[in-house]
Amino acid sequence: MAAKQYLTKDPVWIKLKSFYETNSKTLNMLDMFKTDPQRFDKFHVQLNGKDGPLLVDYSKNLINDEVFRLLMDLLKSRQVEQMRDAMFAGEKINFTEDRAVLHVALRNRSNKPISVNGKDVMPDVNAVLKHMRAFTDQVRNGAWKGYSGKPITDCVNIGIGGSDLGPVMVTEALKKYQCGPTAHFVSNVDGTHMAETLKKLNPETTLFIIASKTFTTQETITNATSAKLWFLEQAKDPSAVAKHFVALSTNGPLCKEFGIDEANMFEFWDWVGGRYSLWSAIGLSIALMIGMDNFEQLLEGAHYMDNHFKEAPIAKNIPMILAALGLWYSNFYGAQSYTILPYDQYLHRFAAYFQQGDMESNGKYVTRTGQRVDYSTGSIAWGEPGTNGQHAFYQLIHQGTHLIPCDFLVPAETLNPIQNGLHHQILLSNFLAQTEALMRGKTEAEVEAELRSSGMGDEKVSLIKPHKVFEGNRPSNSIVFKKLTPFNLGMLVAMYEMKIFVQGIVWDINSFDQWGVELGKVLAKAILPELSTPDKISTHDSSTNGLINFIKGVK
Ligand SMILES: O=P(O)(O)OC[C@H]1O[C@@](O)(CO)[C@@H](O)[C@@H]1O
Repeated sequence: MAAKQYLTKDPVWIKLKSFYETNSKTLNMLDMFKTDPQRFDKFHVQLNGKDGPLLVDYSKNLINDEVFRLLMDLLKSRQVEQMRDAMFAGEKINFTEDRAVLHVALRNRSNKPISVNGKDVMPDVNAVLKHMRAFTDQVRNGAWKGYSGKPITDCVNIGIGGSDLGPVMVTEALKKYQCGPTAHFVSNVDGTHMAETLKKLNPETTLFIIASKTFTTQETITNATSAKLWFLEQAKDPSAVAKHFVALSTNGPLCKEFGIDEANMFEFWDWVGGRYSLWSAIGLSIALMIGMDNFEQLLEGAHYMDNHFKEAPIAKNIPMILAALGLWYSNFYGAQSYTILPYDQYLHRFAAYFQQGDMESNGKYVTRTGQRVDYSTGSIAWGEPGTNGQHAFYQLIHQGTHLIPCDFLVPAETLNPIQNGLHHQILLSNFLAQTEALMRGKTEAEVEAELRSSGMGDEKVSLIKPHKVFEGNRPSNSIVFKKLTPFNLGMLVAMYEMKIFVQGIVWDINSFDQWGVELGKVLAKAILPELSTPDKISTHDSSTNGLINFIKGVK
């Protein structure tokens, strides 16, 4: 691959910047819809997956044909296709850790060979899936018994970050498909998290899953140790641990050192990034709760999206289009965040999942060649399910001073058609109305007419009117899928993973390491012993010293 120019020196970037400076103030979506009735037809992509169609409508964006063409040209110019192919081929694109980035291999349902260091990884991937199936089947059908001979009713995943967020999001999203033990999650080292969870559990029927890629994460090892102490207080016999503790990790020796039976280890590999690991053994709690068949449907859906991402031309490629639109707002309009607004209560942890997925991937300020960037990278991802967000932060999105591009997602069909589907009709109407409102707004004339028709006098009208105008012209994507199934969830998660990948390539950063999380850990390890000594601490700056001494009650 030819060396890329520095991003802001890229001729296409320069053309986009010039277009923005000349035209951004005049781009108006409502006008563009009026002048081009086919706008929706032009600016949407539909896929037809195993569990129904996926529609991505990106017509309510601040784009016209020229912007869209330039954005697609930018992706080409930044060699996103070549880097995509390098990732799928197992090249070590995570160069600071000298690792491949191959979470796509975990869901490579075609089983076509994918090699790392000249070795096809698929036999190992399939061996772990086979082990996961055998184990979860045994637990779910009651063949796996606890130390007192009872079947397992609950599992507790002990992990944090990528060893927690994915399983939490997926088990919440696919709760309707539960056919195994109830999954609980302990991630925070705050003792409350473990204490409040253990209160609900019976050690005789609880399985603990220690999920940690490195098996060195302080929170996870602390929590795992506490869980083991709690368990042994009741079970007494150390041999009972083998029936109630399993480990998910790349680090077999440390799992063994902790006391996990080798037969109860589920491995994954260093080419699986933590924030991309739910497809690996880290997904064991998912497979326990919804069964291996449904877990493999999740993999199938992600694989379907991977194939779309690999094969679709850029201008019809959903992750590429979403990535390009995000760049248009972050790097030209100056938007610092975007929202993910799933109109589905089962997806209440979906946005949170992508906080790590996006911000730990692209929150970097050094390019692959070591230069400090002079452009924005990494958008702030946030959001809550609809309709709740409408009663929390939509005021700012509609009438605030920040541009916040919104991704709205909704299943066309609900899994819970209560009141004969009335709830879902109301949910859908709100989903549709919000994107229309953000785009079209409400003019001064419309507001004035409304106020006058209510009988309001001139003075009050001029007082109230400015507060009720909606400028509109605020962008959103509408993502509609048939219904929430494991396959469709897998498709949606992979869609965002690849969008994030594309943005990292355009920004020319390494989206796959996370050195930024290390300094805090090191400093915390230095402070920890200082909290237990009787003396006044003076080893830090006066703020940190002051805080430590206040907490210790030392005058
Ligand atoms: O799975 P593990 O090794 O315990 O890491 C947990 C999490 O900690 C990190 O912050 C890295 O230290 C995330 O990247 C990772 O998902």
